[in-house]
Amino acid sequence: MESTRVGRIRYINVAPVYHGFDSGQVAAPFSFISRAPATLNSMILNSALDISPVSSIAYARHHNHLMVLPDLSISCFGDVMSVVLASRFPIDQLDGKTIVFSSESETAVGFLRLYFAQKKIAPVFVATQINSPEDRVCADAAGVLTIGDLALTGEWERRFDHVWDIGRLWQELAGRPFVFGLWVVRRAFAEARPEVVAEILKRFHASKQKGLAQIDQVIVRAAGVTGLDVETCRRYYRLLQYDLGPEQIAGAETFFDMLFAQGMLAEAVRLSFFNPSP
Ligand SMILES: C=C(O[C@@H]1C=C(C(=O)O)C=C[C@H]1O)C(=O)O
Repeated sequence: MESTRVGRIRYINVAPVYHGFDSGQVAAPFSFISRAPATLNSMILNSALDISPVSSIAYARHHNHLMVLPDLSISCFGDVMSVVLASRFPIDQLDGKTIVFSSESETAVGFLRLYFAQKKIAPVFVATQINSPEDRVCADAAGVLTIGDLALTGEWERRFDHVWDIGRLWQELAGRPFVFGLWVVRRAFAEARPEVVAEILKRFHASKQKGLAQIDQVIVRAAGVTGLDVETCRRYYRLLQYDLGPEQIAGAETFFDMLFAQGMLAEAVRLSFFNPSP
């Protein structure tokens, strides 16, 4: 277990899931590697990680190499706050205009491409490293898609006439939860070391349980890290869901089906789970 390389998204969105580990209540005798989602996606596909949260769309694209860990996800049903499209124009006037998107994201930008394709609107999408809402790239763009802490702290409403919450756009489209992230294990690692994966999964569930039970501690810590006020953080964690029950599974598979129907995914994908007690 000690040599297992475990990923972590470097945003406060996952803090409840890691709270048991962070607070020392659940032992973590393995190393955490904390990165943006898109980096974790490529690291696990390059075998630089064994277990990690990834963008749900990255799982869909590479499901042959990955297995989903049960009862863990980054989901919402309606607003999520930390995935936003800020725009200088109404949605139906973005045809031919430039939307810059954070190169840290894969799911949110995949959703946005799908959303505009369904509406037969064709913005020009450009991937960029966005460090601050004051970046030149943001000033020059018609629209900006950001995720994570920067989406939460950027005060996009002050800078743009229109701000849409991607969780809400999805809910209006599909009427289901949106699954932004999934925890996965490399299939080859799961086949070679199933007992290690089962043990680490058990600890993740215990760590998440501590986080949800002690959410006030998570909130205070997240406020300290981001500079957001405690009430905003409280509201944020009420919106996020970390379970992967029938509703989230249906939400993820509906998203994959829509991507497939739009020619944005090579095949129809179902979630294939690691079974901790075969
Ligand atoms: C809710 C969020 O969802 C995220 C968005 C992701 C993506 O767009 O690829 C991946 C994982 C999550 O970090 C967030 O970033 O806060």
